[in-house]
Amino acid sequence: MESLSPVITTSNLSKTYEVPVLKNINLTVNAGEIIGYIGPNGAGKSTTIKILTGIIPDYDGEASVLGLDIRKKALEVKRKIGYIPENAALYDTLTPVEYLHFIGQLYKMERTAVDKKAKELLNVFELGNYTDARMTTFSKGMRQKVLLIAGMIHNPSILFLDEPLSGLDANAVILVKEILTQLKRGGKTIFYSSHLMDVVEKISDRIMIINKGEMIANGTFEELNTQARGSLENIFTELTGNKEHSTAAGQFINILEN
Ligand SMILES: Nc1ncnc2c1ncn2[C@@H]1O[C@H](COP(=O)(O)OP(=O)(O)OP(=O)(O)O)[C@@H](O)[C@H]1O
Repeated sequence: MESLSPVITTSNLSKTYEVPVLKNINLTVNAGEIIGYIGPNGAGKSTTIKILTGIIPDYDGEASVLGLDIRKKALEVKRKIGYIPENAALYDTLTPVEYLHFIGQLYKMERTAVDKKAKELLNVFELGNYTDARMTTFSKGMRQKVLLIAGMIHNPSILFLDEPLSGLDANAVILVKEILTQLKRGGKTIFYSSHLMDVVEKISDRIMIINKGEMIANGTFEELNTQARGSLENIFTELTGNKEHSTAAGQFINILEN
């Protein structure tokens, strides 16, 4: 049976750069849930994830992960979670195995265990023939696969994924979707931000929509689908106010042609 103990909580979480970019976000994520965290470009998704993973230390309000106040225990939080960013800088003069050794050291993992796991995980992602190649030669998708492995190699109980499917081909997307679903079955908590609505719709237990720094919806797909809008894509465009796509496309082409 799934327990309903909260593992991520925020209370009036806010962040201001020149202007407020997160405004009083109150969220609770229970152990074993997959949360789809979606919103338009610039809505504040990455900022939320960077606060919850201890990367952005200065914020207003409260946030805790696994019962730890992130403001006070960022290092402890970082040790216990996995974070898969979009397009992170890899040390690409290294080979993927060397890079994963470096990550393993940060998590104080045992060297032979990292070596075995790294090679086996690379193999699953069809990078078995590239374990000793420098990553400077890697495509965007190949790099993203290494980042996915790096974020999970220490088998964390909570995973934060920020647009993790960036650059992956259709087979790899299906594989990652399946991995996330099976991780959830094994009791992991997953906080997942993406623009790929079909994947979010399929894998999420609960969907949170954020717009201009504010949480505008929080519920299961069925709960959000109140007016039978049919798909998460329709719900998203309805709630975030970008309904005139064909008009905008027409304007774009007009400008090009005139
Ligand atoms: N370091 C920073 N300095 C100033 N403004 C920032 C900084 N980081 C983010 N912002 C601003 O905060 C807002 C939210 O950015 P954030 O990256 O969280 O959005 P997002 O929802 O992840 O967007 P996207 O879907 O485009 O990745 C944006 O207006 C962005 O310009």
